[in-house]
Amino acid sequence: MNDIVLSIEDLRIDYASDPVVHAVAGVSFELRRGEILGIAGESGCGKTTLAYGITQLLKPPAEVVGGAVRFLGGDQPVRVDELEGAALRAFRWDRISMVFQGAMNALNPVLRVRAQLEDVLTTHRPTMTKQERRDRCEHLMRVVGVPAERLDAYAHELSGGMRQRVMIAMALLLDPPVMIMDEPTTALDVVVQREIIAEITRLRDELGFAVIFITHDLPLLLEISDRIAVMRRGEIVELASTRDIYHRPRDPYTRELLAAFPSLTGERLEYAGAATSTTEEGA
Ligand SMILES: Nc1ncnc2c1ncn2[C@@H]1O[C@H](COP(=O)(O)OP(=O)(O)OP(=O)(O)O)[C@@H](O)[C@H]1O
Repeated sequence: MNDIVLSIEDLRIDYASDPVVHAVAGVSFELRRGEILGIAGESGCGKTTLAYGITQLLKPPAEVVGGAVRFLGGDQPVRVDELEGAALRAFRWDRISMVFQGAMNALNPVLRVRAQLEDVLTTHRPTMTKQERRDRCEHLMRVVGVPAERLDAYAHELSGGMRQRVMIAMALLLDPPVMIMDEPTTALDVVVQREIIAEITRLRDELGFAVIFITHDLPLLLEISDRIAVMRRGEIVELASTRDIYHRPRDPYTRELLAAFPSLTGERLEYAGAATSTTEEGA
Protein backbone atom coordinates (compact mmCIF):
# COMPACT_ATOMS: atom_id res chain seq x y z
CA MET A 1 0.00 0.00 0.00
CA ASN A 2 1.34 3.42 -0.93
CA ASP A 3 2.17 5.52 2.10
CA ILE A 4 1.72 8.76 0.16
CA VAL A 5 -1.88 9.87 -0.53
CA LEU A 6 -1.19 13.17 -2.22
CA SER A 7 1.83 14.49 -4.03
CA ILE A 8 2.24 18.15 -4.97
CA GLU A 9 5.07 18.80 -7.38
CA ASP A 10 6.38 22.28 -8.18
CA LEU A 11 2.87 23.79 -8.12
CA ARG A 12 2.76 27.35 -9.42
CA ILE A 13 -0.26 29.64 -9.24
CA ASP A 14 -0.41 33.21 -10.47
CA TYR A 15 -3.02 35.93 -10.19
CA ALA A 16 -3.11 37.46 -13.64
CA SER A 17 -3.52 40.93 -12.18
CA ASP A 18 -1.34 43.94 -12.95
CA PRO A 19 1.35 43.29 -11.87
CA VAL A 20 1.12 39.50 -11.89
CA VAL A 21 1.19 37.98 -8.38
CA HIS A 22 3.12 34.71 -8.06
CA ALA A 23 0.99 33.57 -5.11
CA VAL A 24 2.26 29.97 -5.13
CA ALA A 25 5.77 29.92 -6.53
CA GLY A 26 6.86 26.31 -6.90
CA VAL A 27 5.50 24.32 -3.96
CA SER A 28 6.31 20.62 -3.55
CA PHE A 29 5.37 18.26 -0.74
CA GLU A 30 3.88 14.86 -0.08
CA LEU A 31 1.01 14.07 2.25
CA ARG A 32 1.28 10.75 4.05
CA ARG A 33 -1.63 8.46 4.75
CA GLY A 34 -3.35 9.44 7.99
CA GLU A 35 -1.07 12.34 8.92
CA ILE A 36 -1.98 15.89 9.89
CA LEU A 37 0.24 18.21 7.89
CA GLY A 38 0.07 21.78 9.11
CA ILE A 39 0.73 24.69 6.77
CA ALA A 40 1.73 27.87 8.57
CA GLY A 41 2.67 31.32 7.38
CA GLU A 42 1.69 34.94 7.68
CA SER A 43 -1.30 36.47 5.96
CA GLY A 44 -0.82 36.74 2.20
CA CYS A 45 1.87 34.04 1.90
CA GLY A 46 -0.33 31.93 -0.38
CA LYS A 47 -1.90 29.33 1.93
CA THR A 48 -5.47 29.70 0.72
CA THR A 49 -4.42 29.92 -2.91
CA LEU A 50 -2.52 26.66 -2.44
CA ALA A 51 -5.58 24.95 -0.87
CA TYR A 52 -7.87 26.11 -3.66
CA GLY A 53 -5.25 25.14 -6.24
CA ILE A 54 -4.98 21.56 -4.96
CA THR A 55 -8.75 21.09 -5.16
CA GLN A 56 -9.18 23.01 -8.42
CA LEU A 57 -11.46 25.59 -6.88
CA LEU A 58 -9.54 28.63 -8.13
CA LYS A 59 -11.38 31.32 -10.04
CA PRO A 60 -9.89 33.86 -12.46
CA PRO A 61 -7.68 35.83 -12.26
CA ALA A 62 -6.03 32.91 -10.44
CA GLU A 63 -4.42 30.42 -12.76
CA VAL A 64 -2.33 27.28 -12.28
CA VAL A 65 0.72 27.93 -14.44
CA GLY A 66 2.79 24.87 -13.64
CA GLY A 67 3.32 21.72 -11.64
CA ALA A 68 1.29 18.65 -10.83
CA VAL A 69 -1.12 17.43 -8.15
CA ARG A 70 -1.33 13.64 -7.89
CA PHE A 71 -3.78 11.69 -5.75
CA LEU A 72 -2.23 8.35 -4.85
CA GLY A 73 -4.77 7.09 -2.33
CA GLY A 74 -6.79 4.96 -4.76
CA ASP A 75 -6.15 2.01 -7.06
CA GLN A 76 -4.73 4.23 -9.80
CA PRO A 77 -2.82 7.53 -9.49
CA VAL A 78 -5.02 10.51 -10.48
CA ARG A 79 -3.71 13.78 -11.91
CA VAL A 80 -6.07 16.06 -9.99
CA ASP A 81 -4.92 19.15 -11.87
CA GLU A 82 -6.03 17.57 -15.15
CA LEU A 83 -9.53 16.57 -14.02
CA GLU A 84 -12.47 18.44 -15.52
CA GLY A 85 -16.26 18.54 -15.49
CA ALA A 86 -18.04 15.43 -14.23
CA ALA A 87 -14.79 13.61 -13.39
CA LEU A 88 -13.70 16.52 -11.19
CA ARG A 89 -17.11 16.74 -9.48
CA ALA A 90 -17.07 13.00 -8.80
CA PHE A 91 -13.55 13.21 -7.39
CA ARG A 92 -14.07 16.15 -5.05
CA TRP A 93 -15.73 15.30 -1.74
CA ASP A 94 -15.23 11.63 -2.47
CA ARG A 95 -11.40 11.51 -2.49
CA ILE A 96 -10.52 14.97 -1.17
CA SER A 97 -12.96 17.04 0.84
CA MET A 98 -12.63 20.59 2.06
CA VAL A 99 -13.65 22.69 5.04
CA PHE A 100 -12.88 26.33 4.56
CA GLN A 101 -13.07 29.36 6.81
CA GLY A 102 -16.65 30.55 6.84
CA ALA A 103 -17.78 27.21 5.38
CA MET A 104 -20.62 27.35 7.89
CA ASN A 105 -22.10 30.17 5.82
CA ALA A 106 -22.08 27.93 2.76
CA LEU A 107 -25.13 26.02 3.99
CA ASN A 108 -28.24 26.74 1.94
CA PRO A 109 -30.57 28.86 4.12
CA VAL A 110 -33.80 27.52 2.61
CA LEU A 111 -33.05 23.80 2.84
CA ARG A 112 -32.99 21.69 5.97
CA VAL A 113 -29.59 20.30 6.95
CA ARG A 114 -30.82 16.78 6.15
CA ALA A 115 -31.60 17.65 2.53
CA GLN A 116 -28.13 19.14 2.05
CA LEU A 117 -26.29 16.16 3.49
CA GLU A 118 -28.48 13.65 1.67
CA ASP A 119 -27.89 15.50 -1.58
CA VAL A 120 -24.16 14.71 -1.38
CA LEU A 121 -24.99 11.01 -0.98
CA THR A 122 -27.61 11.00 -3.75
CA THR A 123 -25.06 12.53 -6.13
CA HIS A 124 -22.04 10.44 -5.20
CA ARG A 125 -23.61 7.19 -4.01
CA PRO A 126 -26.64 6.76 -6.31
CA THR A 127 -27.11 3.11 -5.35
CA MET A 128 -27.69 3.90 -1.67
CA THR A 129 -31.25 3.38 -0.46
CA LYS A 130 -33.20 6.15 1.26
CA GLN A 131 -32.83 4.35 4.59
CA GLU A 132 -29.05 3.98 4.12
CA ARG A 133 -28.77 7.70 3.39
CA ARG A 134 -30.78 8.54 6.51
CA ASP A 135 -28.63 6.26 8.64
CA ARG A 136 -25.39 7.65 7.24
CA CYS A 137 -26.41 11.26 7.86
CA GLU A 138 -27.56 10.50 11.41
CA HIS A 139 -24.33 8.64 12.09
CA LEU A 140 -22.18 11.52 10.84
CA MET A 141 -24.09 14.05 12.94
CA ARG A 142 -23.37 11.96 16.02
CA VAL A 143 -19.74 11.59 14.94
CA VAL A 144 -19.25 15.37 14.91
CA GLY A 145 -21.18 15.85 18.13
CA VAL A 146 -24.46 17.33 16.88
CA PRO A 147 -27.73 15.65 17.97
CA ALA A 148 -29.28 13.83 14.99
CA GLU A 149 -32.58 15.73 15.52
CA ARG A 150 -30.79 18.82 14.27
CA LEU A 151 -30.91 17.31 10.78
CA ASP A 152 -34.39 18.82 10.60
CA ALA A 153 -33.13 22.32 11.37
CA TYR A 154 -32.39 25.13 8.96
CA ALA A 155 -28.92 26.72 9.08
CA HIS A 156 -30.13 29.83 10.93
CA GLU A 157 -31.45 27.64 13.75
CA LEU A 158 -27.93 26.37 14.52
CA SER A 159 -25.07 28.13 16.31
CA GLY A 160 -21.90 28.95 14.37
CA GLY A 161 -20.08 26.06 16.01
CA MET A 162 -22.85 23.62 15.11
CA ARG A 163 -22.94 24.83 11.52
CA GLN A 164 -19.20 24.35 11.21
CA ARG A 165 -19.59 20.85 12.69
CA VAL A 166 -22.27 20.12 10.07
CA MET A 167 -19.78 21.18 7.38
CA ILE A 168 -17.22 18.80 8.86
CA ALA A 169 -19.88 16.05 8.82
CA MET A 170 -20.48 16.84 5.16
CA ALA A 171 -16.75 16.63 4.45
CA LEU A 172 -16.66 13.20 6.14
CA LEU A 173 -19.84 11.79 4.56
CA LEU A 174 -18.08 9.93 1.76
CA ASP A 175 -15.18 8.81 3.92
CA PRO A 176 -12.44 10.58 1.91
CA PRO A 177 -8.77 9.71 2.50
CA VAL A 178 -7.80 13.41 2.39
CA MET A 179 -9.36 16.50 3.98
CA ILE A 180 -8.15 20.03 3.43
CA MET A 181 -9.01 22.46 6.18
CA ASP A 182 -8.28 26.15 5.78
CA GLU A 183 -8.79 28.09 9.02
CA PRO A 184 -11.78 25.84 9.80
CA THR A 185 -12.37 27.29 13.25
CA THR A 186 -11.09 30.85 12.98
CA ALA A 187 -14.55 32.43 12.92
CA LEU A 188 -15.55 30.68 16.16
CA ASP A 189 -14.98 31.59 19.78
CA VAL A 190 -12.01 30.00 21.51
CA VAL A 191 -13.91 27.39 23.52
CA VAL A 192 -15.86 26.10 20.51
CA GLN A 193 -12.64 26.26 18.48
CA ARG A 194 -10.87 23.97 20.98
CA GLU A 195 -13.78 21.53 21.02
CA ILE A 196 -13.85 21.25 17.25
CA ILE A 197 -10.08 20.85 16.96
CA ALA A 198 -10.19 18.06 19.56
CA GLU A 199 -12.96 16.46 17.52
CA ILE A 200 -10.97 16.65 14.28
CA THR A 201 -7.90 14.99 15.84
CA ARG A 202 -10.06 12.32 17.45
CA LEU A 203 -11.77 11.57 14.14
CA ARG A 204 -8.45 11.42 12.36
CA ASP A 205 -7.23 8.85 14.92
CA GLU A 206 -10.43 6.85 14.52
CA LEU A 207 -10.99 7.05 10.76
CA GLY A 208 -7.41 7.44 9.53
CA PHE A 209 -7.88 10.20 6.92
CA ALA A 210 -5.00 12.58 6.20
CA VAL A 211 -5.43 16.31 6.79
CA ILE A 212 -3.80 19.39 5.35
CA PHE A 213 -4.53 21.92 8.07
CA ILE A 214 -3.93 25.54 7.14
CA THR A 215 -3.78 28.35 9.67
CA HIS A 216 -1.71 31.33 10.70
CA ASP A 217 -2.02 30.00 14.28
CA LEU A 218 1.35 28.30 14.75
CA PRO A 219 0.80 27.26 18.41
CA LEU A 220 -2.34 25.41 17.29
CA LEU A 221 -0.39 23.62 14.55
CA LEU A 222 2.34 22.67 17.01
CA GLU A 223 -0.32 21.00 19.09
CA ILE A 224 -2.12 18.98 16.43
CA SER A 225 0.23 18.37 13.47
CA ASP A 226 2.56 15.48 12.74
CA ARG A 227 4.59 17.65 10.36
CA ILE A 228 4.55 21.37 9.59
CA ALA A 229 5.34 23.23 6.38
CA VAL A 230 6.20 26.90 6.80
CA MET A 231 5.24 29.10 3.85
CA ARG A 232 6.61 32.47 2.96
CA ARG A 233 5.96 34.50 -0.18
CA GLY A 234 4.52 31.55 -2.08
CA GLU A 235 7.23 29.06 -1.18
CA ILE A 236 7.71 26.43 1.50
CA VAL A 237 10.83 27.53 3.36
CA GLU A 238 10.89 24.59 5.76
CA LEU A 239 9.01 21.30 6.13
CA ALA A 240 9.83 19.08 9.09
CA SER A 241 8.34 17.08 11.92
CA THR A 242 6.52 19.23 14.47
CA ARG A 243 9.15 18.31 17.04
CA ASP A 244 11.95 19.57 14.79
CA ILE A 245 10.10 22.73 13.85
CA TYR A 246 9.63 23.49 17.54
CA HIS A 247 13.01 22.41 18.93
CA ARG A 248 15.36 22.74 15.96
CA PRO A 249 13.91 25.24 13.47
CA ARG A 250 16.40 25.61 10.63
CA ASP A 251 15.02 28.49 8.64
CA PRO A 252 15.38 32.01 10.09
CA TYR A 253 11.76 32.74 9.13
CA THR A 254 10.51 29.72 11.10
CA ARG A 255 12.44 31.02 14.10
CA GLU A 256 10.89 34.44 13.61
CA LEU A 257 7.39 32.92 13.48
CA LEU A 258 8.02 30.90 16.64
CA ALA A 259 9.38 33.94 18.43
CA ALA A 260 6.25 35.90 17.53
CA PHE A 261 4.17 33.75 19.89
CA PRO A 262 4.54 33.87 23.66
CA SER A 263 6.15 30.74 25.06
CA LEU A 264 3.68 28.24 26.48
CA THR A 265 6.23 26.30 28.47
CA GLY A 266 9.05 28.65 29.51
CA GLU A 267 9.73 30.21 32.86
CA ARG A 268 6.71 31.96 34.37
CA LEU A 269 7.23 35.70 34.62
CA GLU A 270 5.40 37.86 37.08
CA TYR A 271 3.17 40.52 35.55
CA ALA A 272 4.67 43.87 36.43
CA GLY A 273 1.84 46.04 35.15
CA ALA A 274 1.57 47.94 31.89
CA ALA A 275 4.96 49.36 30.88
CA THR A 276 3.51 52.75 30.00
CA SER A 277 1.54 53.18 33.23
CA THR A 278 2.93 55.86 35.51
CA THR A 279 0.35 55.60 38.27
CA GLU A 280 -0.88 52.82 40.51
CA GLU A 281 -4.34 53.22 39.04
CA GLY A 282 -5.92 50.09 37.66
CA ALA A 283 -3.01 47.87 38.71
N1 LIG B 1 -7.97 37.95 -6.61
C1 LIG B 1 -6.68 38.27 -6.43
N2 LIG B 1 -6.03 39.08 -7.30
C2 LIG B 1 -4.73 39.39 -7.13
N3 LIG B 1 -3.97 38.96 -6.09
C3 LIG B 1 -4.57 38.15 -5.19
C4 LIG B 1 -5.94 37.77 -5.29
N4 LIG B 1 -6.25 36.98 -4.23
C5 LIG B 1 -5.11 36.86 -3.51
N5 LIG B 1 -4.10 37.56 -4.08
C6 LIG B 1 -2.71 37.68 -3.58
O1 LIG B 1 -2.12 36.39 -3.55
C7 LIG B 1 -1.27 36.25 -2.43
C8 LIG B 1 -1.65 35.04 -1.62
O2 LIG B 1 -2.93 35.22 -1.04
P1 LIG B 1 -3.63 34.09 -0.14
O3 LIG B 1 -5.01 34.57 0.18
O4 LIG B 1 -3.48 32.78 -0.79
O5 LIG B 1 -2.72 34.13 1.17
P2 LIG B 1 -3.00 33.49 2.61
O6 LIG B 1 -1.67 33.05 3.11
O7 LIG B 1 -4.07 32.49 2.53
O8 LIG B 1 -3.47 34.74 3.45
P3 LIG B 1 -4.63 34.82 4.57
O9 LIG B 1 -4.11 34.02 5.74
O10 LIG B 1 -4.73 36.28 4.84
O11 LIG B 1 -5.87 34.24 3.97
C9 LIG B 1 -1.36 37.57 -1.66
O12 LIG B 1 -0.28 38.38 -2.03
C10 LIG B 1 -2.66 38.16 -2.15
O13 LIG B 1 -2.61 39.57 -2.10
